[in-house]
Amino acid sequence: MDALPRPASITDILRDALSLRGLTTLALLWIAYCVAVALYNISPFHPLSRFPGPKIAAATYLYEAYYDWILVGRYGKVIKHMHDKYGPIVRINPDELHCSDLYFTDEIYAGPGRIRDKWQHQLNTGGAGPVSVTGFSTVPHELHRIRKGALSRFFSRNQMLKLEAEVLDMAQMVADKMLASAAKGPFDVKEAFNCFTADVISQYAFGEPMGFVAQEGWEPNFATWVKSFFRSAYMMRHNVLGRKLAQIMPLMADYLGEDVKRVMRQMNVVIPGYIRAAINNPDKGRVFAELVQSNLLPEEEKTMYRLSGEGFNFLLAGTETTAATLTVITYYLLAKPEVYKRLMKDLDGMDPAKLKWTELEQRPYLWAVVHEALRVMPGVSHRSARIARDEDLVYRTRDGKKEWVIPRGTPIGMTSMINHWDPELFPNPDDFVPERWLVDGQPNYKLQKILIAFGKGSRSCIGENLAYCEVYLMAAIMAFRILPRAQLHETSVEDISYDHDLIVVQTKKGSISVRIKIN
Ligand code: HEM
Repeated sequence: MDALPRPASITDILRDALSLRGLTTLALLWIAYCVAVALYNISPFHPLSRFPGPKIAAATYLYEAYYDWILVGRYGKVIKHMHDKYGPIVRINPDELHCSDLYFTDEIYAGPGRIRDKWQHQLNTGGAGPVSVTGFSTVPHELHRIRKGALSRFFSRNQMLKLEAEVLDMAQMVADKMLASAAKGPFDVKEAFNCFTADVISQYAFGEPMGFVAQEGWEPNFATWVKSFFRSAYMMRHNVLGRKLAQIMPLMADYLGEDVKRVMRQMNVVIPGYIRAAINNPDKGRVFAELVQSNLLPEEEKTMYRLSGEGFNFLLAGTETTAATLTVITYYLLAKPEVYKRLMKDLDGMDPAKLKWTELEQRPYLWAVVHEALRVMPGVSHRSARIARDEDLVYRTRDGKKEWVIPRGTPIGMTSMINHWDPELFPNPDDFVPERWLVDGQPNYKLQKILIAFGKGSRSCIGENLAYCEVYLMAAIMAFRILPRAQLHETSVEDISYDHDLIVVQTKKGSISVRIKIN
Protein backbone atom coordinates (compact mmCIF):
# COMPACT_ATOMS: atom_id res chain seq x y z
CA MET A 1 0.00 0.00 0.00
CA ASP A 2 1.29 3.47 -0.93
CA ALA A 3 2.30 5.63 2.07
CA LEU A 4 0.10 8.72 2.61
CA PRO A 5 1.92 11.98 1.68
CA ARG A 6 3.51 13.67 4.72
CA PRO A 7 1.53 16.81 5.72
CA ALA A 8 3.53 20.02 5.12
CA SER A 9 5.20 21.25 8.31
CA ILE A 10 5.34 24.95 9.31
CA THR A 11 9.03 24.96 8.32
CA ASP A 12 8.14 23.65 4.84
CA ILE A 13 5.48 26.35 4.39
CA LEU A 14 7.85 29.11 5.56
CA ARG A 15 10.69 27.86 3.35
CA ASP A 16 8.38 27.78 0.30
CA ALA A 17 7.04 31.26 1.10
CA LEU A 18 10.53 32.69 1.52
CA SER A 19 11.87 31.19 -1.69
CA LEU A 20 12.21 33.58 -4.62
CA ARG A 21 9.13 32.07 -6.24
CA GLY A 22 7.17 32.36 -2.99
CA LEU A 23 8.16 35.98 -2.48
CA THR A 24 7.24 36.84 -6.06
CA THR A 25 3.84 35.20 -5.63
CA LEU A 26 3.22 37.10 -2.37
CA ALA A 27 4.22 40.41 -4.00
CA LEU A 28 1.93 39.75 -6.96
CA LEU A 29 -0.95 38.86 -4.66
CA TRP A 30 -0.38 42.04 -2.68
CA ILE A 31 -0.27 44.17 -5.86
CA ALA A 32 -3.44 42.47 -7.11
CA TYR A 33 -5.12 43.23 -3.79
CA CYS A 34 -4.06 46.94 -3.97
CA VAL A 35 -5.31 47.21 -7.56
CA ALA A 36 -8.63 45.62 -6.56
CA VAL A 37 -9.01 48.10 -3.67
CA ALA A 38 -8.13 51.04 -5.98
CA LEU A 39 -10.68 49.86 -8.56
CA TYR A 40 -13.34 49.55 -5.87
CA ASN A 41 -12.45 53.07 -4.62
CA ILE A 42 -13.21 54.60 -8.00
CA SER A 43 -16.16 52.32 -8.79
CA PRO A 44 -19.81 53.39 -8.51
CA PHE A 45 -20.10 51.04 -5.49
CA HIS A 46 -17.98 53.29 -3.28
CA PRO A 47 -20.17 55.54 -1.04
CA LEU A 48 -18.19 58.64 -2.15
CA SER A 49 -18.24 57.81 -5.87
CA ARG A 50 -20.49 60.74 -6.81
CA PHE A 51 -18.19 63.38 -5.28
CA PRO A 52 -15.91 65.22 -7.72
CA GLY A 53 -12.12 65.14 -7.64
CA PRO A 54 -9.19 63.55 -9.48
CA LYS A 55 -9.65 59.79 -9.93
CA ILE A 56 -6.06 59.15 -8.84
CA ALA A 57 -6.71 60.80 -5.45
CA ALA A 58 -9.89 58.76 -4.99
CA ALA A 59 -8.13 55.55 -5.99
CA THR A 60 -5.20 55.49 -3.57
CA TYR A 61 -3.60 57.15 -0.55
CA LEU A 62 -0.31 57.11 -2.46
CA TYR A 63 -1.34 60.35 -4.17
CA GLU A 64 -1.70 62.23 -0.87
CA ALA A 65 1.44 60.53 0.47
CA TYR A 66 3.43 61.65 -2.56
CA TYR A 67 2.61 65.33 -1.98
CA ASP A 68 2.68 65.36 1.81
CA TRP A 69 5.39 62.85 2.66
CA ILE A 70 7.73 62.75 -0.37
CA LEU A 71 7.38 66.40 -1.48
CA VAL A 72 6.79 67.48 2.17
CA GLY A 73 3.52 69.19 3.13
CA ARG A 74 2.46 70.12 -0.42
CA TYR A 75 -1.00 68.53 -0.50
CA GLY A 76 -2.70 71.70 0.79
CA LYS A 77 -1.91 73.50 -2.47
CA VAL A 78 -3.10 70.49 -4.50
CA ILE A 79 -6.42 70.57 -2.61
CA LYS A 80 -6.75 74.28 -3.40
CA HIS A 81 -6.36 73.49 -7.12
CA MET A 82 -8.98 70.74 -6.81
CA HIS A 83 -11.47 73.32 -5.46
CA ASP A 84 -10.64 75.73 -8.29
CA LYS A 85 -11.41 72.97 -10.77
CA TYR A 86 -14.23 70.95 -9.18
CA GLY A 87 -16.08 73.29 -6.79
CA PRO A 88 -16.63 73.66 -3.04
CA ILE A 89 -16.78 69.94 -2.15
CA VAL A 90 -14.06 67.60 -3.38
CA ARG A 91 -12.92 64.06 -2.67
CA ILE A 92 -9.25 64.33 -1.74
CA ASN A 93 -8.41 60.70 -0.97
CA PRO A 94 -10.30 57.39 -0.98
CA ASP A 95 -12.22 58.20 2.21
CA GLU A 96 -12.09 61.96 2.81
CA LEU A 97 -13.91 65.04 1.53
CA HIS A 98 -12.79 68.66 1.75
CA CYS A 99 -15.02 71.74 1.79
CA SER A 100 -13.91 75.26 0.83
CA ASP A 101 -17.10 77.07 1.88
CA LEU A 102 -16.82 78.85 5.26
CA TYR A 103 -20.63 79.05 5.48
CA PHE A 104 -20.64 75.29 6.09
CA THR A 105 -18.20 75.45 9.03
CA ASP A 106 -20.75 75.04 11.82
CA GLU A 107 -22.08 71.83 10.28
CA ILE A 108 -18.66 70.17 9.95
CA TYR A 109 -17.22 71.58 13.18
CA ALA A 110 -20.43 71.38 15.22
CA GLY A 111 -20.73 72.14 18.93
CA PRO A 112 -20.62 69.52 21.72
CA GLY A 113 -24.31 68.61 21.34
CA ARG A 114 -23.66 66.83 18.04
CA ILE A 115 -21.26 63.90 17.74
CA ARG A 116 -18.06 64.73 15.91
CA ASP A 117 -15.17 62.24 15.99
CA LYS A 118 -11.66 62.95 14.80
CA TRP A 119 -10.03 60.68 12.21
CA GLN A 120 -7.17 58.35 13.10
CA HIS A 121 -5.51 58.73 9.68
CA GLN A 122 -4.91 62.40 10.47
CA LEU A 123 -4.03 61.87 14.11
CA ASN A 124 -1.26 59.47 13.04
CA THR A 125 0.65 62.66 12.25
CA GLY A 126 1.23 63.08 15.98
CA GLY A 127 3.15 59.82 16.07
CA ALA A 128 3.28 57.86 19.29
CA GLY A 129 3.99 58.27 22.97
CA PRO A 130 2.18 60.40 25.57
CA VAL A 131 1.04 62.93 22.97
CA SER A 132 -1.16 60.27 21.35
CA VAL A 133 -3.39 60.07 24.44
CA THR A 134 -4.15 63.79 24.76
CA GLY A 135 -7.57 65.37 24.27
CA PHE A 136 -6.32 66.76 20.95
CA SER A 137 -5.44 63.25 19.70
CA THR A 138 -8.62 61.54 20.89
CA VAL A 139 -10.81 59.98 18.19
CA PRO A 140 -14.17 59.37 19.95
CA HIS A 141 -16.36 62.33 20.74
CA GLU A 142 -17.37 60.99 24.17
CA LEU A 143 -13.84 60.39 25.51
CA HIS A 144 -12.74 63.75 24.12
CA ARG A 145 -15.54 65.46 26.05
CA ILE A 146 -14.26 63.97 29.31
CA ARG A 147 -10.64 64.89 28.60
CA LYS A 148 -11.30 68.41 27.34
CA GLY A 149 -14.08 69.04 29.87
CA ALA A 150 -11.63 68.64 32.75
CA LEU A 151 -9.21 71.15 31.21
CA SER A 152 -11.51 73.81 29.73
CA ARG A 153 -12.15 75.75 32.91
CA PHE A 154 -8.42 76.50 33.26
CA PHE A 155 -8.58 78.43 30.00
CA SER A 156 -11.89 80.29 30.41
CA ARG A 157 -11.93 84.03 29.80
CA ASN A 158 -12.38 84.70 33.53
CA GLN A 159 -9.40 82.54 34.36
CA MET A 160 -7.29 84.34 31.74
CA LEU A 161 -8.31 87.72 33.17
CA LYS A 162 -6.77 86.55 36.46
CA LEU A 163 -3.62 85.53 34.60
CA GLU A 164 -3.34 88.77 32.66
CA ALA A 165 -0.91 90.51 35.05
CA GLU A 166 1.55 87.63 34.70
CA VAL A 167 1.29 87.68 30.92
CA LEU A 168 1.90 91.43 30.95
CA ASP A 169 4.96 91.04 33.21
CA MET A 170 6.41 88.40 30.92
CA ALA A 171 5.73 90.56 27.83
CA GLN A 172 7.48 93.54 29.46
CA MET A 173 10.46 91.29 30.30
CA VAL A 174 10.68 90.24 26.66
CA ALA A 175 10.63 93.91 25.56
CA ASP A 176 13.28 94.80 28.18
CA LYS A 177 15.50 92.00 26.90
CA MET A 178 15.03 93.09 23.26
CA LEU A 179 16.06 96.65 24.17
CA ALA A 180 18.95 95.55 26.37
CA SER A 181 20.39 93.39 23.60
CA ALA A 182 19.88 96.00 20.86
CA ALA A 183 23.63 96.56 20.49
CA LYS A 184 24.17 92.86 19.71
CA GLY A 185 22.65 93.30 16.25
CA PRO A 186 19.63 91.93 14.39
CA PHE A 187 17.65 88.99 15.74
CA ASP A 188 14.68 86.83 14.74
CA VAL A 189 11.66 88.24 16.55
CA LYS A 190 9.82 84.92 16.07
CA GLU A 191 12.34 83.28 18.41
CA ALA A 192 11.71 85.96 21.02
CA PHE A 193 7.96 85.29 20.77
CA ASN A 194 8.59 81.53 20.98
CA CYS A 195 10.37 82.17 24.30
CA PHE A 196 7.54 84.41 25.52
CA THR A 197 4.71 82.00 24.70
CA ALA A 198 6.52 78.91 26.04
CA ASP A 199 7.35 80.63 29.33
CA VAL A 200 3.79 81.94 29.77
CA ILE A 201 2.17 78.54 29.24
CA SER A 202 4.72 76.63 31.34
CA GLN A 203 4.45 79.14 34.19
CA TYR A 204 0.68 78.78 34.13
CA ALA A 205 0.47 75.03 33.59
CA PHE A 206 3.34 73.83 35.78
CA GLY A 207 3.96 76.72 38.14
CA GLU A 208 7.35 77.72 36.72
CA PRO A 209 8.58 79.18 33.41
CA MET A 210 10.96 77.09 31.34
CA GLY A 211 13.49 79.93 31.53
CA PHE A 212 13.66 80.89 27.84
CA VAL A 213 13.06 84.61 28.45
CA ALA A 214 15.61 84.65 31.26
CA GLN A 215 18.31 82.81 29.27
CA GLU A 216 21.06 84.59 27.33
CA GLY A 217 19.78 85.06 23.75
CA TRP A 218 16.58 83.61 22.28
CA GLU A 219 17.68 80.18 21.12
CA PRO A 220 17.37 77.33 21.65
CA ASN A 221 13.79 77.28 22.88
CA PHE A 222 10.95 74.77 22.89
CA ALA A 223 10.08 75.48 19.25
CA THR A 224 13.69 74.71 18.23
CA TRP A 225 13.37 71.21 19.66
CA VAL A 226 9.92 70.40 18.33
CA LYS A 227 10.92 71.15 14.75
CA SER A 228 12.04 67.52 14.49
CA PHE A 229 8.58 66.48 15.73
CA PHE A 230 6.87 68.50 12.96
CA ARG A 231 9.39 67.33 10.35
CA SER A 232 8.42 63.71 10.90
CA ALA A 233 4.65 64.42 10.86
CA TYR A 234 3.79 63.22 7.34
CA MET A 235 6.20 60.31 7.40
CA MET A 236 4.33 59.16 10.53
CA ARG A 237 0.94 59.53 8.86
CA HIS A 238 1.78 57.42 5.85
CA ASN A 239 4.28 54.97 7.26
CA VAL A 240 3.15 52.26 9.67
CA LEU A 241 6.73 51.16 10.24
CA GLY A 242 7.70 54.72 11.21
CA ARG A 243 4.91 54.75 13.78
CA LYS A 244 5.97 51.42 15.21
CA LEU A 245 9.56 52.64 15.48
CA ALA A 246 8.34 55.80 17.21
CA GLN A 247 6.97 53.59 20.00
CA ILE A 248 10.53 52.58 20.86
CA MET A 249 11.97 56.02 20.08
CA PRO A 250 12.52 56.92 23.75
CA LEU A 251 14.87 53.93 23.97
CA MET A 252 16.68 54.99 20.81
CA ALA A 253 16.55 58.77 21.27
CA ASP A 254 20.22 59.02 22.19
CA TYR A 255 21.16 57.68 18.76
CA LEU A 256 18.80 59.84 16.69
CA GLY A 257 20.35 63.29 16.65
CA GLU A 258 20.30 66.21 19.02
CA ASP A 259 16.80 67.60 18.28
CA VAL A 260 15.02 64.24 18.55
CA LYS A 261 16.94 63.54 21.75
CA ARG A 262 15.86 66.86 23.24
CA VAL A 263 12.21 66.57 22.22
CA MET A 264 12.06 63.06 23.68
CA ARG A 265 13.68 64.34 26.86
CA GLN A 266 11.08 67.10 27.11
CA MET A 267 8.18 64.68 26.64
CA ASN A 268 9.45 61.83 28.79
CA VAL A 269 11.61 63.48 31.46
CA VAL A 270 11.33 67.28 31.74
CA ILE A 271 7.55 67.66 31.55
CA PRO A 272 6.77 64.70 33.85
CA GLY A 273 9.29 66.34 36.24
CA TYR A 274 7.40 69.65 36.14
CA ILE A 275 4.10 67.87 36.68
CA ARG A 276 5.45 65.89 39.64
CA ALA A 277 6.77 69.12 41.16
CA ALA A 278 3.42 70.83 40.56
CA ILE A 279 1.53 67.99 42.24
CA ASN A 280 3.91 67.99 45.22
CA ASN A 281 3.56 71.73 45.62
CA PRO A 282 -0.17 72.41 45.10
CA ASP A 283 0.09 76.09 46.14
CA LYS A 284 2.37 76.81 43.20
CA GLY A 285 1.30 73.88 41.09
CA ARG A 286 -1.62 75.44 39.19
CA VAL A 287 -3.25 73.57 36.27
CA PHE A 288 -1.79 70.13 36.91
CA ALA A 289 -1.97 70.35 40.70
CA GLU A 290 -5.69 71.09 40.42
CA LEU A 291 -6.27 68.63 37.62
CA VAL A 292 -5.15 65.64 39.67
CA GLN A 293 -7.59 66.70 42.40
CA SER A 294 -10.44 67.22 39.96
CA ASN A 295 -13.33 64.77 40.04
CA LEU A 296 -14.20 65.72 36.45
CA LEU A 297 -11.38 63.46 35.33
CA PRO A 298 -11.67 59.72 36.12
CA GLU A 299 -8.70 58.26 38.02
CA GLU A 300 -7.57 56.11 35.06
CA GLU A 301 -7.15 59.34 33.05
CA LYS A 302 -4.71 60.77 35.61
CA THR A 303 -1.66 58.63 34.82
CA MET A 304 1.66 60.46 34.56
CA TYR A 305 1.92 59.18 30.98
CA ARG A 306 -1.31 60.91 29.96
CA LEU A 307 -0.76 64.06 32.01
CA SER A 308 2.68 64.57 30.53
CA GLY A 309 1.12 64.17 27.07
CA GLU A 310 -1.32 67.00 27.88
CA GLY A 311 1.54 69.11 29.29
CA PHE A 312 3.68 68.55 26.21
CA ASN A 313 0.68 69.34 24.01
CA PHE A 314 0.07 72.69 25.74
CA LEU A 315 3.58 73.68 24.76
CA LEU A 316 3.29 72.19 21.29
CA ALA A 317 -0.04 73.87 20.58
CA GLY A 318 0.48 77.06 22.56
CA THR A 319 4.00 78.18 21.61
CA GLU A 320 4.61 78.38 17.86
CA THR A 321 0.98 79.27 17.00
CA THR A 322 0.72 82.48 19.04
CA ALA A 323 4.34 83.36 18.24
CA ALA A 324 3.57 83.14 14.50
CA THR A 325 0.61 85.53 14.81
CA LEU A 326 2.76 88.04 16.73
CA THR A 327 5.56 87.71 14.18
CA VAL A 328 3.21 88.54 11.31
CA ILE A 329 1.84 91.57 13.20
CA THR A 330 5.40 92.80 13.79
CA TYR A 331 6.29 92.31 10.13
CA TYR A 332 3.34 94.29 8.78
CA LEU A 333 3.63 97.10 11.32
CA LEU A 334 7.22 97.59 10.15
CA ALA A 335 6.61 96.94 6.45
CA LYS A 336 3.51 99.15 6.21
CA PRO A 337 4.11 102.45 7.99
CA GLU A 338 0.53 103.56 7.20
CA VAL A 339 -0.83 100.59 9.21
CA TYR A 340 1.49 101.40 12.12
CA LYS A 341 0.51 105.08 12.02
CA ARG A 342 -3.20 104.25 12.11
CA LEU A 343 -2.62 101.79 14.94
CA MET A 344 -0.81 104.35 17.07
CA LYS A 345 -3.69 106.78 16.54
CA ASP A 346 -6.06 104.03 17.66
CA LEU A 347 -3.98 103.40 20.81
CA ASP A 348 -3.82 107.11 21.62
CA GLY A 349 -4.15 107.91 25.34
CA MET A 350 -3.04 104.48 26.59
CA ASP A 351 -0.24 104.17 29.12
CA PRO A 352 2.23 101.49 27.89
CA ALA A 353 3.13 100.66 31.49
CA LYS A 354 -0.50 99.92 32.45
CA LEU A 355 -1.94 98.05 29.51
CA LYS A 356 -5.13 96.05 29.96
CA TRP A 357 -6.27 93.29 27.62
CA THR A 358 -9.95 94.21 28.01
CA GLU A 359 -9.21 97.83 27.04
CA LEU A 360 -6.92 96.88 24.17
CA GLU A 361 -9.49 94.64 22.52
CA GLN A 362 -11.93 97.60 22.51
CA ARG A 363 -9.60 99.55 20.20
CA PRO A 364 -11.08 98.84 16.74
CA TYR A 365 -7.96 99.15 14.64
CA LEU A 366 -5.88 96.92 16.92
CA TRP A 367 -8.76 94.43 16.85
CA ALA A 368 -8.67 94.56 13.05
CA VAL A 369 -4.88 94.12 12.90
CA VAL A 370 -5.09 91.05 15.19
CA HIS A 371 -7.84 89.44 13.11
CA GLU A 372 -6.14 90.13 9.81
CA ALA A 373 -2.99 88.51 11.25
CA LEU A 374 -5.02 85.48 12.38
CA ARG A 375 -6.49 85.26 8.88
CA VAL A 376 -3.17 85.21 7.06
CA MET A 377 -1.28 83.29 9.74
CA PRO A 378 -3.60 80.80 11.43
CA GLY A 379 -1.69 78.64 13.90
CA VAL A 380 -2.52 75.35 12.22
CA SER A 381 -2.18 75.42 8.44
CA HIS A 382 -3.10 71.79 7.88
CA ARG A 383 -6.65 70.50 7.39
CA SER A 384 -8.45 68.82 10.26
CA ALA A 385 -11.32 66.49 9.44
CA ARG A 386 -14.38 65.67 11.54
CA ILE A 387 -16.65 62.64 11.28
CA ALA A 388 -20.38 63.07 11.84
CA ARG A 389 -20.82 59.53 13.09
CA ASP A 390 -24.60 59.32 13.10
CA GLU A 391 -25.96 62.04 10.84
CA ASP A 392 -25.76 62.78 7.13
CA LEU A 393 -24.73 66.37 6.45
CA VAL A 394 -26.47 68.33 3.71
CA TYR A 395 -24.47 70.98 1.89
CA ARG A 396 -26.07 73.41 -0.55
CA THR A 397 -23.83 75.53 -2.78
CA ARG A 398 -23.99 79.31 -2.25
CA ASP A 399 -25.97 79.82 -5.46
CA GLY A 400 -28.45 77.18 -4.23
CA LYS A 401 -28.11 75.20 -7.47
CA LYS A 402 -26.52 72.04 -6.13
CA GLU A 403 -26.97 69.92 -3.03
CA TRP A 404 -24.62 67.30 -1.65
CA VAL A 405 -25.50 64.71 1.00
CA ILE A 406 -22.36 63.73 2.88
CA PRO A 407 -22.88 60.20 4.19
CA ARG A 408 -22.56 59.71 7.95
CA GLY A 409 -19.15 58.38 8.97
CA THR A 410 -17.29 60.33 6.25
CA PRO A 411 -14.27 62.40 7.31
CA ILE A 412 -14.69 65.95 5.98
CA GLY A 413 -12.58 68.99 6.79
CA MET A 414 -11.48 72.49 5.92
CA THR A 415 -8.07 74.20 5.70
CA SER A 416 -7.63 77.73 6.99
CA MET A 417 -4.95 78.44 4.37
CA ILE A 418 -7.55 77.73 1.67
CA ASN A 419 -10.76 78.99 3.26
CA HIS A 420 -9.29 82.25 4.59
CA TRP A 421 -8.34 83.05 0.98
CA ASP A 422 -11.96 83.01 -0.26
CA PRO A 423 -12.01 86.09 -2.52
CA GLU A 424 -15.78 86.59 -2.06
CA LEU A 425 -15.35 87.03 1.69
CA PHE A 426 -11.83 88.46 1.67
CA PRO A 427 -11.19 90.38 -1.59
CA ASN A 428 -7.51 90.47 -2.64
CA PRO A 429 -6.77 87.78 -0.05
CA ASP A 430 -2.98 87.97 -0.47
CA ASP A 431 -2.95 91.55 0.80
CA PHE A 432 -2.73 92.41 4.50
CA VAL A 433 -5.68 94.81 4.92
CA PRO A 434 -6.87 95.35 8.53
CA GLU A 435 -9.57 97.70 7.19
CA ARG A 436 -11.51 94.72 5.78
CA TRP A 437 -12.46 93.87 9.40
CA LEU A 438 -14.12 97.24 10.09
CA VAL A 439 -17.58 98.55 9.24
CA ASP A 440 -17.93 102.29 9.81
CA GLY A 441 -14.73 102.12 11.85
CA GLN A 442 -16.11 99.43 14.20
CA PRO A 443 -15.27 95.70 14.46
CA ASN A 444 -17.21 93.47 12.09
CA TYR A 445 -18.03 90.67 14.54
CA LYS A 446 -20.01 88.81 11.88
CA LEU A 447 -16.84 88.39 9.84
CA GLN A 448 -14.95 87.29 12.95
CA LYS A 449 -17.40 84.38 13.34
CA ILE A 450 -16.33 83.11 9.94
CA LEU A 451 -12.65 82.84 10.82
CA ILE A 452 -11.41 79.31 11.53
CA ALA A 453 -7.97 80.21 12.92
CA PHE A 454 -8.87 78.58 16.26
CA GLY A 455 -10.97 75.83 14.69
CA LYS A 456 -14.65 75.64 15.59
CA GLY A 457 -17.07 73.59 17.67
CA SER A 458 -16.31 70.90 20.22
CA ARG A 459 -12.71 70.37 19.06
CA SER A 460 -11.75 74.05 18.77
CA CYS A 461 -8.70 75.55 20.45
CA ILE A 462 -8.75 75.35 24.23
CA GLY A 463 -6.16 78.14 24.46
CA GLU A 464 -8.04 80.78 22.44
CA ASN A 465 -8.50 83.18 25.37
CA LEU A 466 -4.89 82.81 26.45
CA ALA A 467 -3.75 83.40 22.87
CA TYR A 468 -5.84 86.59 22.58
CA CYS A 469 -4.54 87.86 25.92
CA GLU A 470 -0.92 87.25 24.84
CA VAL A 471 -1.39 88.72 21.37
CA TYR A 472 -3.13 91.94 22.46
CA LEU A 473 -0.67 92.69 25.25
CA MET A 474 2.49 91.79 23.36
CA ALA A 475 1.39 93.53 20.13
CA ALA A 476 0.68 96.75 22.05
CA ILE A 477 4.02 96.57 23.87
CA MET A 478 5.81 96.06 20.55
CA ALA A 479 3.96 99.04 19.07
CA PHE A 480 4.77 101.34 22.00
CA ARG A 481 8.23 100.24 23.09
CA ILE A 482 10.05 98.42 20.29
CA LEU A 483 8.82 99.39 16.85
CA PRO A 484 9.62 103.13 17.08
CA ARG A 485 13.29 102.05 17.32
CA ALA A 486 13.20 99.03 14.98
CA GLN A 487 13.60 98.22 11.29
CA LEU A 488 13.23 95.02 9.30
CA HIS A 489 16.58 93.40 8.61
CA GLU A 490 17.03 91.31 5.44
CA THR A 491 13.39 90.23 5.66
CA SER A 492 10.70 90.32 2.98
CA VAL A 493 7.12 89.11 2.75
CA GLU A 494 8.48 85.78 1.43
CA ASP A 495 9.78 85.07 4.94
CA ILE A 496 6.23 84.88 6.30
CA SER A 497 4.45 83.52 3.21
CA TYR A 498 2.91 80.05 3.09
CA ASP A 499 4.72 77.72 0.74
CA HIS A 500 3.95 74.35 2.29
CA ASP A 501 3.11 73.09 5.75
CA LEU A 502 4.45 70.88 8.48
CA ILE A 503 1.10 71.19 10.29
CA VAL A 504 2.24 74.80 10.90
CA VAL A 505 3.06 77.24 8.07
CA GLN A 506 6.40 76.83 6.29
CA THR A 507 7.90 79.33 3.86
CA LYS A 508 10.22 78.42 0.95
CA LYS A 509 13.12 78.60 3.45
CA GLY A 510 11.43 76.74 6.33
CA SER A 511 9.88 78.21 9.51
CA ILE A 512 8.62 81.77 9.29
CA SER A 513 11.21 84.28 10.42
CA VAL A 514 11.26 88.07 10.78
CA ARG A 515 14.63 89.62 11.59
CA ILE A 516 14.60 93.06 13.13
CA LYS A 517 17.28 95.52 14.17
CA ILE A 518 16.75 97.86 17.13
CA ASN A 519 18.64 101.19 17.24
C1 HEM B 1 -2.89 82.19 17.86
C2 HEM B 1 -2.78 81.14 18.65
C3 HEM B 1 -3.45 79.80 18.43
C4 HEM B 1 -4.07 79.30 17.32
C5 HEM B 1 -4.28 79.99 15.98
C6 HEM B 1 -4.54 77.96 17.66
C7 HEM B 1 -5.24 77.13 16.80
C8 HEM B 1 -5.79 75.91 17.15
C9 HEM B 1 -6.60 75.10 16.29
C10 HEM B 1 -6.98 75.43 14.85
C11 HEM B 1 -6.96 73.99 16.98
C12 HEM B 1 -7.84 72.84 16.48
C13 HEM B 1 -6.97 71.78 15.87
C14 HEM B 1 -7.77 70.66 15.22
O1 HEM B 1 -8.85 70.89 14.74
O2 HEM B 1 -7.27 69.55 15.16
C15 HEM B 1 -6.36 74.08 18.27
C16 HEM B 1 -6.51 73.14 19.26
C17 HEM B 1 -5.88 73.22 20.48
N1 HEM B 1 -5.13 74.28 20.95
FE1 HEM B 1 -4.73 76.01 19.99
N2 HEM B 1 -4.18 77.68 18.95
C18 HEM B 1 -3.52 78.78 19.47
C19 HEM B 1 -3.03 78.92 20.72
C20 HEM B 1 -3.12 77.97 21.71
C21 HEM B 1 -2.64 78.14 23.06
C22 HEM B 1 -2.00 79.41 23.64
C23 HEM B 1 -2.85 76.97 23.69
C24 HEM B 1 -2.47 76.72 25.13
C25 HEM B 1 -3.05 75.96 25.94
C26 HEM B 1 -3.50 76.06 22.76
C27 HEM B 1 -3.90 74.75 23.03
C28 HEM B 1 -4.68 73.96 22.20
C29 HEM B 1 -5.17 72.64 22.56
C30 HEM B 1 -4.90 71.91 23.88
C31 HEM B 1 -5.94 72.18 21.49
C32 HEM B 1 -6.71 70.86 21.40
C33 HEM B 1 -8.15 71.10 21.84
C34 HEM B 1 -8.96 69.82 21.91
O3 HEM B 1 -8.95 69.17 22.95
O4 HEM B 1 -9.65 69.47 20.98
N3 HEM B 1 -3.64 76.70 21.57
N4 HEM B 1 -5.66 75.27 18.37
